[in-house]
Amino acid sequence: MTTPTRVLVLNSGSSSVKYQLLDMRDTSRLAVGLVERIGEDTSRLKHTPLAVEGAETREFEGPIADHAAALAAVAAELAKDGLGLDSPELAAVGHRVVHGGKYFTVPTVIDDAVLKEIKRLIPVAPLHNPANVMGIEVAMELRPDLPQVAVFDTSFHTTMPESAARYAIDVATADEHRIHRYGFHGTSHAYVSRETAKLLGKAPAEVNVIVLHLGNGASASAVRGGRCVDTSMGLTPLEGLVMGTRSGDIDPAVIFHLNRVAGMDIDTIDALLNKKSGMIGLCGDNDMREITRRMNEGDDSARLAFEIYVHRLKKYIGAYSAVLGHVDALTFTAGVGENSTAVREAAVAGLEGFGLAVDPVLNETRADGARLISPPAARVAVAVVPTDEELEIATSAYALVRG
Ligand SMILES: Nc1ncnc2c1ncn2[C@@H]1O[C@H](COP(=O)(O)OP(=O)(O)O)[C@@H](O)[C@H]1O
Ligand SMILES: CC(=O)OP(=O)(O)O
Ligand SMILES: [Mg+2]
Repeated sequence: MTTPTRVLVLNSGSSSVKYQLLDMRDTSRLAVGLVERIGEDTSRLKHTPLAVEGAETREFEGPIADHAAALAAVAAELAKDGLGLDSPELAAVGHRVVHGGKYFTVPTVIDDAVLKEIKRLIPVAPLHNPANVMGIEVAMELRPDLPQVAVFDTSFHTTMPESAARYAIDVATADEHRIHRYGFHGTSHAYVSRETAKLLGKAPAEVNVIVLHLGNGASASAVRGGRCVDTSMGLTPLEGLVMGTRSGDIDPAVIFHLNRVAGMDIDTIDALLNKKSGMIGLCGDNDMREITRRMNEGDDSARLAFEIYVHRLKKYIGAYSAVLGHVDALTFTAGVGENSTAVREAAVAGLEGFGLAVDPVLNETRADGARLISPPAARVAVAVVPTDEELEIATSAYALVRG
């Protein structure tokens, strides 16, 4: 029998599943797809079997109740193309797991004890770890013999020094309850910072990079010589930048006030800050395309939301410039970072004193792949680097199972 060389990657988000089937001999994609709006009546599955000659993208719309149902639908689509989970060519399933706490510093083969720990971390990643667990359980049920590998969002950030990773709260309380800054999107920050070094023609050890991962969830990281030294998310993916539906940084006393004065209970406040804040809370939309369209039509609330978003970004760019001391590159990635020329332009505007500038023509030029958008003479490179969490997860999972 030939050695299996394929890896199925499941990237389960709070309301979506992105998946890819890769052949690791050349990292080519055999199938890619997405299930969106899980839990709503208008869930959508989009599946593209790239390995099947002449096959076209298939799309379905209709209610998909939860991540287990979504994964069953994905498995069925893959099976239609002869790429199902029963394939002997599968070497592993790689799972994005958002919270790995302090324990998981590297990709890990999932057994009962690992799964138990991922479940124990649900309270600190309530939007994400439950979805990750469902993905793991469905895949395990379909192929109990296959290695299931967890690749953690938190791993890349475990190199942060204590000065960045600790909150200034009572040490005994923090230690007893493991209250610590963990950071997320680490797979993306790792991949994108390495690709940025490549774009500059240097080794990762030679460059200091600020990465802005701006998707629905958003985070910034300061990467010195390939190692993360600070990141904007903390105990949970709520801290830091303004996001699609999350507030990012606030005075923690807002929570006391909402409880004591506004009479909200803690679960209501949790939902308010995680699901009804950020851009959706500020202007009713969380899609940057819609926000910029409204802004260009003169909508004041969309403009203010955009300005708050950009103001927070600037603060982190300044902070991480100071943390790093010397910055070689500022890199934009993920849905907003890769696509929104308006956000990139506004985030860097006025930062000439930091050596930062964006060339308007390069910024507007649409292109696949990593590219520079700063003027040739700029002191700090500004880059757009498409993230590829799925490739990074597949590479890690395959390396682990191949030994
Ligand atoms: N062409 C575009 N212009 C501006 N923003 C975009 C564009 N395409 C996608 N986005 C933004 O990217 C977001 C999704 O980013 P993504 O990295 O896929 O997020 P997630 O992984 O958290 O689901 C969308 O909500 C939208 O705001
Ligand atoms: C950790 C996190 O915020 O992830 P996402 O951006 O996928 O929601
Ligand atoms: Mg994402």
